[in-house]
Amino acid sequence: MRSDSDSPDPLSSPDSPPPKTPPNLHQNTIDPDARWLVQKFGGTSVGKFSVKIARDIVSNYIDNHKVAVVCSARSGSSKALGTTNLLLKASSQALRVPATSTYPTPGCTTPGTTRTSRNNDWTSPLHSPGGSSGSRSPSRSALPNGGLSSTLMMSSIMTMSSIPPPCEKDEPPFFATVELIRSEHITEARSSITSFTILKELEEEIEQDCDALRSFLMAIQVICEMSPRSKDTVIGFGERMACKLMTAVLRDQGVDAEYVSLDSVVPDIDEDSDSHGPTLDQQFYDKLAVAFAERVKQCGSRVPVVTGFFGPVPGSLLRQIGRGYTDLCAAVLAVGLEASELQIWKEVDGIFTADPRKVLTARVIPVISPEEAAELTYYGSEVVHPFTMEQVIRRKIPIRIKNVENPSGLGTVIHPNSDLDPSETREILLPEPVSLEKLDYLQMVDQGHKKLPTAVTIKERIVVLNVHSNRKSVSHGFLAGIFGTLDRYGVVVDLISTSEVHISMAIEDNHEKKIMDRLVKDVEKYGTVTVLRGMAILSLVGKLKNMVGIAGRMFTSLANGNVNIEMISQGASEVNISCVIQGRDAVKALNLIHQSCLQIEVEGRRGRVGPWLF
Ligand SMILES: Nc1ncnc2c1ncn2[C@@H]1O[C@H](COP(=O)(O)OP(=O)(O)O)[C@@H](O)[C@H]1O
Ligand SMILES: N[C@@H](CC(=O)OP(=O)(O)O)C(=O)O
Repeated sequence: MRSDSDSPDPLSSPDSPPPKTPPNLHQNTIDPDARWLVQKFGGTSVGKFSVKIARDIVSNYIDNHKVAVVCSARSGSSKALGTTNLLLKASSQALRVPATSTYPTPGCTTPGTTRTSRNNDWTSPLHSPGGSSGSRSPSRSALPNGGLSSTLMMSSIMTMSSIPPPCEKDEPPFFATVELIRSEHITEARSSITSFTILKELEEEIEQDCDALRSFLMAIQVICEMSPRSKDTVIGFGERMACKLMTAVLRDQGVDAEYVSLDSVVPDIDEDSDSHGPTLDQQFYDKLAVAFAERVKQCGSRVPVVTGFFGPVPGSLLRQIGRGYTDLCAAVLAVGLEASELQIWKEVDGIFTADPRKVLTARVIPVISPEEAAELTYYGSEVVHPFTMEQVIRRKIPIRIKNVENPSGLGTVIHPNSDLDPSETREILLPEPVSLEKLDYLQMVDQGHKKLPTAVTIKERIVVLNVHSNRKSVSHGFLAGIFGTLDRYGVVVDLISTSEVHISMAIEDNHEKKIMDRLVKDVEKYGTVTVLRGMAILSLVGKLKNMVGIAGRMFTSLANGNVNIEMISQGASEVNISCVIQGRDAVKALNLIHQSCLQIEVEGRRGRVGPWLF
């Protein structure tokens, strides 16, 4: 264990000044045989329950485990209104210069922009205008290492350009967005931290990060261009601030925690890669796991609070991994630490048999296979990022989904061994003492081992492309031509159904209209195309292979509910039967399938029966 005098400041990056550690803080277990436990907390959980996480969750595990905490950027009420979305908004605002603005934008030639050089006394590129901390320049350590080189490059451009500071009426629109992010974090800090010293230190860190963010966005505005890597750097501020907040809350609750930024870890890996640069393959993830673990172990017996943002990965984090990347980060860390378990804490009790917001009778699934969990995440139930499973499961580390609001609940375990018998399942689910309620639950687990599908899910905002061949090429040429075209446009097909002369493809409706129009035009070279918008993919997931009659039951119940089926697909995956229906029928269809294929009828207090499918 390290002494206070040689450990770093818990809220700052490693190159920050020495620590101010309050005495008697509760630390991670010092039992050398104890295994690591990685606990990942989502944005809304960090936003709403930081004190509860520190007091009722992390504190309860550190006596018996070495706990590593991974956090997402905070969201006050919903992910849509959360910090990551605000950061993305600020990025677009920095690129969009209002026509009436008198704010100078060297390099941008937005029509109508008046370039004046008022306030030319302002020269510092990292001057922090408008922030409540005054005109403090952010320190080098306040800038995310992942974006350092581009930040410095842009800073130089700003110096050369002698940009005046934005006065209030003229300030760029992203200032208001950064101010909202700043004030939300400060408000949260003040309402959850009681120690004056911890609060002051945190407030200063938040101010510095917001200063650095403003400077970075200004530089983007100046060069009028944002690479995917710069965009990654901007969103990385969200996890930085959330983790600093969480570290401070943990310390305020008596847990000795240390802030760990992972964005300096990835470039080290960059350096020893080949001349083409690393690709985001398994070898890269394996190196990342080792690097993450090494950094985390430097915290000694302090609880590491790790940024779920992990810096400039090959091809950009947002593009290659997408939103929800902190689940993957936690998984890679769990692999590096050879953790006994990866816990993903959310605001739902686990993975349900259907989205509990849409199906009121949905129930928690006690144990699910990685294949089923992946299938659910790909087809609309985004409880865990789909790439997460592969990383941990190949190292035989189970994932447990738990509810921050119900820490004693058993949650859902995604288990590497998908063919467990009931007694093994009980063992996995019960590391803790058993209450009557849990026994009831386990009774259900035993019954759940009878043949029953696992869950039903819906993916909305789908467009279907039907192509009828013009018979100018043989079948394989027809398919090759269509797929070549889709590949050029970077369009991913979610579901497909084919005959020799006809192909139907369901794709996510997330492409710009003009791109879709061009795609359709190109596909028309191969046949007649019809486009159906506003569709949804309905998927029944489970070990369906030997469940005789399951497809019949699924489609009969849809027919009885007058739900029209546009397209059917089964076979590609042994754990999924999917069909495309009208989006407006989505909730009705979910409930119909849940009722007919997944409902367990209650028979007395303990007994629950079928409909089993043998
Ligand atoms: N099968 C499912 N099981 C559980 N949640 C589901 C399912 N399908 C969709 N969901 C939705 O996924 C969301 C995930 O939970 P939440 O804790 O809000 O996410 P986050 O941790 O990303 O903030 C919930 O709002 C829930 O309604
Ligand atoms: N904050 C990021 C990363 C993330 O993983 O979020 P969450 O864990 O709240 O889904 C996002 O919104 O995409």
